[in-house]
Amino acid sequence: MKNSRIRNIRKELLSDNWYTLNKFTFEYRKEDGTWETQQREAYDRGNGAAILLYNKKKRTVVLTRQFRMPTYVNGNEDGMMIEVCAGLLDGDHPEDCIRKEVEEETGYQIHDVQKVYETYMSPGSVTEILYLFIGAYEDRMKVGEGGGAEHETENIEVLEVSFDGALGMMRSGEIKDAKTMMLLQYALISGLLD
Ligand SMILES: Nc1nc2c(ncn2[C@@H]2O[C@H](COP(=O)(O)OP(=O)(O)O[C@H]3O[C@H](CO)[C@@H](O)[C@H](O)[C@@H]3O)[C@@H](O)[C@H]2O)c(=O)[nH]1
Ligand SMILES: [Mg+2]
Repeated sequence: MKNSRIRNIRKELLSDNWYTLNKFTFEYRKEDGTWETQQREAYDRGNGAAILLYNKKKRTVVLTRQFRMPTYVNGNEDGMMIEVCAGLLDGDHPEDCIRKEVEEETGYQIHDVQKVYETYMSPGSVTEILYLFIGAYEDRMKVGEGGGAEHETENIEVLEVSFDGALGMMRSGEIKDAKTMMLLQYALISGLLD
C-alpha cells in the first residue's frame, strides 16, 4: 500500500463477529496541499469469485437462487436473489475456489475456467475484490445435486435457463445482482453464446 496522499492511518476494530468491520482514521492531502483528517469504515469479508456457467450448444446458462438477508431488509420483497454461482475465497486461489464452489452449489464438475474481470464491487465500504470467470458446462459434468454446503445452511436452488431468458430477466429487473449482470453483459458483448 503506497499513496503519498494519505498518512497517519489508524485502525479501530468495530466488529469481528462473522466478518470484520474496521474504522480507519487518516490524514488526506487535498489538491491545494493541505491535510485534512478523514474517517472511513471498511467491511472486510475477504475476496470472492463468481462464474457464468454456459453451454453454447444448448444456448443455456446455469444460475442459482437463494435468500439474501441484506436485500430483504432493503426493498427486495421476498429476499430471493438470482445470481451466478459465487463464493468466498477462504484462502484459496480464485480458480480453485470457483471450481469447488461450482460443484458445491450447482453439482457440476467443470474443467476449464477463464477469468474475464476483477472488480471492487462496493469500493466505498467493502474491501472485497471479486474475480469474475466464465466456464463451459455440459450435462455429463453433473455429478451431484448442488444446493450448497449443508453446514452453511445455504439452501441454493439451481436454475438452468436459456441465455435469452436470462437476458430478459435482467432487463425486467428480476435479476438485480451486479456480478450476474456484468457476466451476462460480458457474454452478450463478446458473443460467447453465438
Ligand atoms: N452465521 C453466519 N453465516 C454467514 C454470514 N455471512 C455469510 N454466512 C455464510 O457463509 C456462506 C458463504 O457462502 P459463499 O458461497 O462462500 O459466499 P457467498 O455468500 O455466495 O458470496 C459470494 O457472493 C457474494 C455476493 O454477491 C460476493 O460478495 C462474494 O464475493 C461471493 O462471490 C453463506 O452462504 C452463509 O451460509 C453471517 O453473517 N453469519
Ligand atoms: Mg455462494
